[in-house]
Amino acid sequence: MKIIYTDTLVVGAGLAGLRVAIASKERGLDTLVLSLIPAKRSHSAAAQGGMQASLGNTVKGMGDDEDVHFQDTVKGSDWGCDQQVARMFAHCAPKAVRELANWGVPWSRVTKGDREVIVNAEKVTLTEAEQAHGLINARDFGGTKKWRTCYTADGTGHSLLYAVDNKAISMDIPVHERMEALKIIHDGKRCHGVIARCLITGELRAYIAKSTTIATGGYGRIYEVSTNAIICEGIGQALALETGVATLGNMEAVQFHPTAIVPVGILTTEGCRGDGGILRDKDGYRFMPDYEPEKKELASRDVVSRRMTEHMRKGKGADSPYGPHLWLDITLLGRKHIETNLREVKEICENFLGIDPAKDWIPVRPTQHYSMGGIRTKHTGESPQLSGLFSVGEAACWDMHGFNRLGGNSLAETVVGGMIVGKYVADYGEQHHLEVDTALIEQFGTVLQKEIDRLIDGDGTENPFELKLAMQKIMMDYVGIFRNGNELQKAVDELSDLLVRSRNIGIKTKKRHANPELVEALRVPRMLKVALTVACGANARTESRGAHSREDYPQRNDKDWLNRTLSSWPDSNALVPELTYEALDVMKMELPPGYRGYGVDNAIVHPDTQKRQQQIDAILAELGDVDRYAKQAAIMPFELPEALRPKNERLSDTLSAFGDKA
Ligand SMILES: Cc1cc2nc3c(=O)[nH]c(=O)nc-3n(C[C@H](O)[C@H](O)[C@H](O)COP(=O)(O)OP(=O)(O)OC[C@H]3O[C@@H](n4cnc5c(N)ncnc54)[C@H](O)[C@@H]3O)c2cc1C
Repeated sequence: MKIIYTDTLVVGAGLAGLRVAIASKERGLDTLVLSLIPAKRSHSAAAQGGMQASLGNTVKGMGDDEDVHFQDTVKGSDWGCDQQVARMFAHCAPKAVRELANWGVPWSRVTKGDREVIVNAEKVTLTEAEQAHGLINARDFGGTKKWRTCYTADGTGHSLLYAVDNKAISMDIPVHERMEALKIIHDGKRCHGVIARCLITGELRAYIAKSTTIATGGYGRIYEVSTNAIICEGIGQALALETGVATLGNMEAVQFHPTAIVPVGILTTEGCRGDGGILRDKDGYRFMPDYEPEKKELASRDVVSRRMTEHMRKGKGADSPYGPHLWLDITLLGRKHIETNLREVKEICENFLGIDPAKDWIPVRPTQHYSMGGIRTKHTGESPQLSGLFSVGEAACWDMHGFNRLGGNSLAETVVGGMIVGKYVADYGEQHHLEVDTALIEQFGTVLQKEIDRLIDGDGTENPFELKLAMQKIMMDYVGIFRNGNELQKAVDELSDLLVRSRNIGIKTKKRHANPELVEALRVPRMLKVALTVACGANARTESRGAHSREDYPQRNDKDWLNRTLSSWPDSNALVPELTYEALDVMKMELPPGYRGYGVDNAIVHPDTQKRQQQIDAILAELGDVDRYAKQAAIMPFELPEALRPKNERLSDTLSAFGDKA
């Protein structure tokens, strides 16, 4: 087996992985990236609506800053996130947007003067300030106080990925494409790299590195219908799980996006509603204001998805051969706006539905969309259990999203997280040496080789494609938007049965090189383990928080469940993961748990909440008249690499004319 040595290995060439690679290479470290596909085809390219950063350039963004972004993110997470990480993130997001502009992202810009927009289904005229002319624009998104989502029409992921990949190319960072990582090499304490299989030749290769960053994206495709690309199968999470040492965090936290088209599940961006689109039922009635009078269609995603499902359960869905759905109406935005700012949505409607969204309503239904859970890391992005193993982006549970991520906070996480974690990865590379026993490398290579031999030469009878479909259906039927104990237990039992069956997979195509059946046979047992972490985590969590909504436990229970689920798989023969919990410490929170602003306020209160609030009030009273940075630092200090600490500048901080318009 060929062995390739490098300082920094990054598995995944989406936005998060590439941004880490750039940070490492900037420090002079030898850096190498692996990817299933060419970097520019990574799933990040599919992101449409934009990324959040509190620039505060537009009239509707006036008064925005890191504090507001932080509070929106914590409330969005239903208090499930790591608040220090949310702070690191909110502080660096404006820096990342500006850096991307510097790397060539053609952000939509503010034009001074009047412009007509749709707010709450009515035409409104906004007047942009002279001083804002030419600065980066932002649109409205769900669950946010300010218009904060920076965008390039509805192709934001595409332009970001092209700019970041071009930057990586300009720095001579090699991407080994069509290489699938299938084992993490480790000695129980330290990670040494991966064994990967070439999808073209079938060759196994060992990549040995001082640090290894898993940036393989989400696990949406364990569900039957998902907005995710078909390569988002959770293999990165499975590799970490199979170490038996590293943990996954909050795997049950799975987001369903309100507006994917029916039946195929392709996304229409939240930007449609952010720009003024509304939801209608089978009678053409706009129902969201009845459920959420304040935020209406722009409530948090988990809330809108639940309200839509509730409304369809009342028989208000439009009938279709593919089951009931609701309508997304963007006709009120006008053709010019759609053809300028929602071009991808228009093409998706034309190509996949045969309709013109400037004239016709779009059939939509909530659909699996985002993985809040992932490889558990510290704030540095490193696994708490395996030194040298890092994770970033959707693959990770860095934990700025908790139990629900806000729209626009994920693209932002890839580039902001990549920027921050990349610096810690580079530190690690500078401070450590390669220390690996080649016998250990061979040992991991042999295990994988035997697995492949057994699939090709063995007499297994199970069909991997059938097992995968069965898994996806179980996840859709029993681990969806609304969950309950009976169905979750059924999911766990049935998934465990499938896991047993997956040990007897046999394949008909015996080729060792390019062979999709072999690829599937290697992935399906791993995907089943990931699916089991989701189902078991959801079954055990007897409360409702963010996207995890239990019909049998409808209250958020801070008293018993203000914690993070950790899943590991120490016994490779086990049929379920081991679950443990990591408490979130209320006494260290900047924003103690409170009312999120949706529905009835019925959370079961944590015993420390009041105490912490009193402590914060006392700190603030003692500080007296100091600026917001000093207040924040006194309540909850957070760490950041030196270069990222400087304050962000905003027009609204300096121009009183802007202040007047806030
Ligand atoms: C349709 C859609 C629209 C979205 N729109 C927005 C939006 O407007 N705003 C927003 O904030 N978020 C949005 N998101 C979410 C956001 O796009 C993703 O969360 C983000 O891009 C994930 O980036 P990533 O770098 O973590 O992973 P990805 O971009 O998924 O990259 C994963 C990489 O890992 C590689 N890989 C995977 N497995 C392996 C393996 N075993 N070995 C080697 N390589 C591997 C792949 O080849 C790929 O290069 C959207 C998501 C979808 C589905």
